[in-house]
Amino acid sequence: MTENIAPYIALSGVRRAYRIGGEMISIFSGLDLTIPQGDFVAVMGPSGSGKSTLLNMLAGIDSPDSGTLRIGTSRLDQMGEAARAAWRAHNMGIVFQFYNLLPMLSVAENVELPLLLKPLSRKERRIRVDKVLDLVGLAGRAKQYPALMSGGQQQRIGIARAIVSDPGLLLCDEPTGDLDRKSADEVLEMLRFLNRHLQKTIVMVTHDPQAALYARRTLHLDKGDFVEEKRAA
Ligand SMILES: Nc1ncnc2c1ncn2[C@@H]1O[C@H](COP(=O)(O)OP(=O)(O)OP(=O)(O)O)[C@@H](O)[C@H]1O
Repeated sequence: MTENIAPYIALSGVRRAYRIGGEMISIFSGLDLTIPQGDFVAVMGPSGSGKSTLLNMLAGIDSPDSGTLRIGTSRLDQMGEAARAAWRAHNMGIVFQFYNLLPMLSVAENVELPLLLKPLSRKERRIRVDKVLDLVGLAGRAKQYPALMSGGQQQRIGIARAIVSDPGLLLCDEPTGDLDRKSADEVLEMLRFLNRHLQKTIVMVTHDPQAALYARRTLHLDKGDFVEEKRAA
């Protein structure tokens, strides 16, 4: 149960508009949303409904025009770009649809990247990388190169990189959009494990209703608001 836990993410009256072809198009005109710590939320909705915009605001890549956006004790809407980047590096991991791995780096080097921003010794970094590779079932693959691995394995490298700094929040942008059903289910099982056993709060944008079933609840975004909310059994 997560309902009784204080909200970890809170958006209130969030407005965001983009200038498209000389015209301001409103994506959100007063969006309210709360997500408790430890929740696993799937965000669905038609193309153009604002799913990526929402995820980018949560990631501190984009910023609301007005309204409040709080994650933990931090007011992201009041931070400048540099502060948001620093906040992001310490508090969240991002899993991308197309993995965003660097092909010239080994599996271990890809996973290690976020740790290079931290005051850790080589040995400490190595211990953390080995631990997360073990967690995602890729122990023994550390020295290989991602391009030679399957999509499912590459996404598990992406997940290992997202959690290597031990962030409380994971943002996943279509994490199974490029995978076959079996690999997708393995990746989703892993996200469920991270949520249930390592208490990661997860927000996952997906077009796949099967993927959404792994979440604790599904939010349907349409015309700038959440039109339906379902709790998984
Ligand atoms: N940086 C930007 N500049 C201008 N318009 C933008 C920008 N980002 C998004 N938009 C517009 O905002 C609307 C919402 O886009 P968004 O990418 O958030 O939708 P989405 O629900 O994620 O769509 P999809 O499922 O196709 O990825 C779209 O009309 C898009 O063209």
